[in-house]
Amino acid sequence: PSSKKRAASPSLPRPRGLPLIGNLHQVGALPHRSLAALAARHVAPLMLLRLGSVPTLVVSTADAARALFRDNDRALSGRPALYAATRLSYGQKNVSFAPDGAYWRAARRACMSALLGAPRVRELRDAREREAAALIAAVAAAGASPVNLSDMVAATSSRIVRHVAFGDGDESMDVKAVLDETQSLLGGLWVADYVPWLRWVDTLSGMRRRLERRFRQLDAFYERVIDDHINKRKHASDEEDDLVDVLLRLHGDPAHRSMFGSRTHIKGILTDMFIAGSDTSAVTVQWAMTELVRNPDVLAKAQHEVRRVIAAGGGVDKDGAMVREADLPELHYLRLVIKETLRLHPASPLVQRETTEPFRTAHGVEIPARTRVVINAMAIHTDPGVWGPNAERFLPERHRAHDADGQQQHEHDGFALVPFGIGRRSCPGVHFAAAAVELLLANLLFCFDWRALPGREVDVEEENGLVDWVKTVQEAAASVVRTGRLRGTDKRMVVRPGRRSPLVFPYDRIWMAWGSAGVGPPEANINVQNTAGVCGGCMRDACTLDRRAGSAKRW
Ligand code: HEM
Repeated sequence: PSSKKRAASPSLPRPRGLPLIGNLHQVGALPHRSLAALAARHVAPLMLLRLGSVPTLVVSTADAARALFRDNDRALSGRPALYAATRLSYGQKNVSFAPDGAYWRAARRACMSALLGAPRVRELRDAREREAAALIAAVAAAGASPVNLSDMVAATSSRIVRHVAFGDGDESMDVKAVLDETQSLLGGLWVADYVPWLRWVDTLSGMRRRLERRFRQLDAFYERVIDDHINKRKHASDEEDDLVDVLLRLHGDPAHRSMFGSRTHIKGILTDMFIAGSDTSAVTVQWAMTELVRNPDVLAKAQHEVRRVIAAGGGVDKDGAMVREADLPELHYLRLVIKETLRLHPASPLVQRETTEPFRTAHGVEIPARTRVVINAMAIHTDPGVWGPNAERFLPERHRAHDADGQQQHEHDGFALVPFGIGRRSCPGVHFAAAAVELLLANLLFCFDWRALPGREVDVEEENGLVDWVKTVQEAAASVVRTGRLRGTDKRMVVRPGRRSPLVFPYDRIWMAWGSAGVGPPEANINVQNTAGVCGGCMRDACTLDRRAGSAKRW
C-alpha cells in the first residue's frame, strides 16, 4: 500500500515504549493488573504493544473480545512458541502449546475421549471421591489446629490428575516442588521470547539450567509411567484404560502412527495434563476458600446449602460422612460461588495466543500473521462497564438469573466471563475441573467450619514471584558488569505478596505470573482453621454437624 493510504488507515492505541524493550517495562509486577491499568489509561479495549521486539495485541474488554473472536476465531487460534513451553512440550508436541493444525486437533480429540469429555469425567467419579475422602481425613487429623489447606488441596488435585490420567500412585517424586518450579519457569520472563538476540541472558541467569533439570525429572517420570503401562498391557491386566493406555493404542495403530508415532508425543500430552490440569483446579479451590473465609455471610449460605441438601437426601451414607458427586447437582449456590471465584480469580488471568494468518478487525485494522495476542481475562472480568461499580466485590448472587426482587438479571455471555478462554482453543478440561472443584469445595464446607486465624486479616492481594523481573534483569546485568559474574539472581528475591510486609521468597517457589496458569492467594491465607475441630470422617463425640444439618445419622 502507498504511504498515503497507510496514513489514512485506522490504527490501534499504541502506548509509547522504550528502545529495545518496547513496553516490557510497563508489564510490571502482576502483568494482568498492570496491563489492565494501561488499557484503562489509554481507553484501549484493544491495544498494540511491543514487548521487546514482539508486536502484541492486548484484549481487555468483553466487547473487544466479542468483536475480535466472533469473526476471526480460527486466525486467533495459534500459540506462540515460547521457549520454556516449547522445551517442556517436547517441541510443541502437546495440546496446549501445539500450533494450530492436524496434530493439535488429533491430540485434543484423544484427550477429550480418554479423559476430559463429560461422559469420561462422570466415569472417573470414584477416583475423585476417594481423593476427596483422603482430603477430609487429612484436615480432620489436624483437629482444631491450623491447617495448610493450600498444600493439601494442591496435593489432592495433582493426585486426582495423576491417578486418572497416568494410573500413577507413586509418591517418590516431590510432585509439588516439581510442579511449582515448572509453573514458575513456564510463567517466567524468558528474554529469548522477547529479545531473541539477548537470549544468552537466560543462560547467565540460570533459568535454562533450572529448566533442563526439571525437564529431565519430568521426562524420567513419564518414561516410568509409559513403561509401567506397557508392562501392564503385556500382563493383560483388566484394569481400566487411562489416558496413557489410549495414547499407547494410538501409538501402535498404523492409522495413527504419523501423529502419535513417537514416545515424545505421549510425553508431550502427559505434560499437558500434569501442568494444565493440577494447579488450575487447586488454585480455584484455594481462592474460593479465601473468599469464603473473608465473606462469612457467603460462607454461611454455601455451608447451609450443602448441609441442607445432604440432610434432605437422608444424610450421610454408611461409608462415611461426605458429599458424593450425586449430590452436586443440587448445590446451586455453590456453583455461583465457584463462578464468582473464577471471575475474580481466573487461574490463567492472561491467555496467550498467536495469529495464524492476517485478518482485519471490525474497525478495519489489519492484524498481521504471527502477532502475539493476550486476552486479559482479569481486565474483562472486572470491567465496571459490564459488571457494575461493584465489579471488584465478591458477590456470587450477581450470577443468579433473577435478583432478590425476582427481576431478571442481565445474563453475561461467554465473552464477559472467560476463565476457560475463548473459542476453539478454549480449555478442554472444564468438565474435569468442575467435577473436582465442586466436590472438594462441597466437602470442605460440609465437613468443617472455617475461619482465618484469629488476629489475621485475610489478604486477597495476589502473590506472584516474578514481580520484579525487570529489576532482576537489571541487577543481573549490573552484576555481570561489576564483577564479571552473575550473582544472586536465581537464589532469592524479594517480592511484595501482601499489603503489609515484604517477604523474602525462595525463588523456586514463586507463583506463576504470565502465561498459562495460576496467580495464587497469598501464603498467609493458607493457614485456616477448622473451628469445629471435627469432621464427617472422624466420628468424634464432639461432632456438631448433626445439630446443624439435623441429619447426620451416624453421630
Ligand atoms: C479451574 C480449572 C481450569 C482453568 C481455570 C483452566 C483455564 C484454561 C485456560 C484459560 C486455557 C487457555 C484457553 C484459551 O487459549 O482460550 C486452558 C487451556 C487448556 N487447559 Fe485448562 N483450565 C482448568 C483446568 C484444566 C484441567 C483440569 C485440564 C486437564 C486435566 C486442563 C487442560 C487444558 C489444556 C490441555 C489446555 C490447552 C487447550 C488448547 O490449547 O487447545 N485445564 N485452560
